[in-house]
Amino acid sequence: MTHPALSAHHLSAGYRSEPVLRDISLSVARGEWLALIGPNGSGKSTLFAALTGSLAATGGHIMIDGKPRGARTAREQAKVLALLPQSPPPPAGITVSELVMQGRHPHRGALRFSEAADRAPVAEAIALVGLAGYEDRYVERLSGGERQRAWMAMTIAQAAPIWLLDEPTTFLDLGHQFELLELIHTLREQRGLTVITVLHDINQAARFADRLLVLNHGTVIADGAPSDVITTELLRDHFGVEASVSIDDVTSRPVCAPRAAARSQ
Ligand SMILES: Nc1ncnc2c1ncn2[C@@H]1O[C@H](COP(=O)(O)OP(=O)(O)OP(=O)(O)O)[C@@H](O)[C@H]1O
Repeated sequence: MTHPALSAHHLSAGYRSEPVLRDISLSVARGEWLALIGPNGSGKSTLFAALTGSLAATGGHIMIDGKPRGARTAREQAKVLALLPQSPPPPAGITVSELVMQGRHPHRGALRFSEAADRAPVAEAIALVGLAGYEDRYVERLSGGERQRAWMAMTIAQAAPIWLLDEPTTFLDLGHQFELLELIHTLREQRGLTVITVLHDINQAARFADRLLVLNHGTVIADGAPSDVITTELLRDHFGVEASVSIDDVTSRPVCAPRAAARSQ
């Protein structure tokens, strides 16, 4: 039996004495795309922090590619799991190719001979996100959307089989949002990646992910196929909007059309 790419069992975590995640269990199969959705402050980024180990869990346990989280060194973990955080601070004084090269660190030996071997995956990642020609531009001088694509190229260059992407479409215009989501979809198929994304746009989450996991107040509200999860009740009760939900003729995925903020009782 193959083990899941990533799972969490009765996970709890928080900040100092403030509990945020309560008894979260989830399992993500290899090759699956899971989208985490939930209102602001529901615990999505905190869950990513607990899954990657940047925040210590206060209870439960996490398995990453068949091993308990923490059983690998940071470098070994980075070969298996890549995290694109939400709006990372722009690094000063480095170029796009230097930033993307940082994605190759887990694969480097102690000697720097391997840098030549890293040039091809770096160039490929830059081209995939549409930044060919920007290699020598300073990251801090890029537009928000260009910079976000540079971070995405760094994640691609890391060549890990499991991706955690926290709002990867931030700063992108609508066309670039879809280009990026389609790129993730294609790379997942070509490379057998497991993808977990935080997405605020519920329609994009429902369009691209195999499964949606809804968080609110640090607990799992729903976990299932987009057509089972996205309902007018869920949108009213947990996202605070009155919306209609229909099935798109072309994609056969649910689409919601929000009309107004839901009035609280
Ligand atoms: N470093 C921190 N210290 C203390 N509390 C924090 C910290 N980071 C987040 N929190 C709190 O934890 C809760 C969950 O935050 P988190 O960032 O995980 O939510 P989120 O679902 O990712 O939200 P958003 O959609 O707004 O990005 C919030 O109440 C937030 O204020």
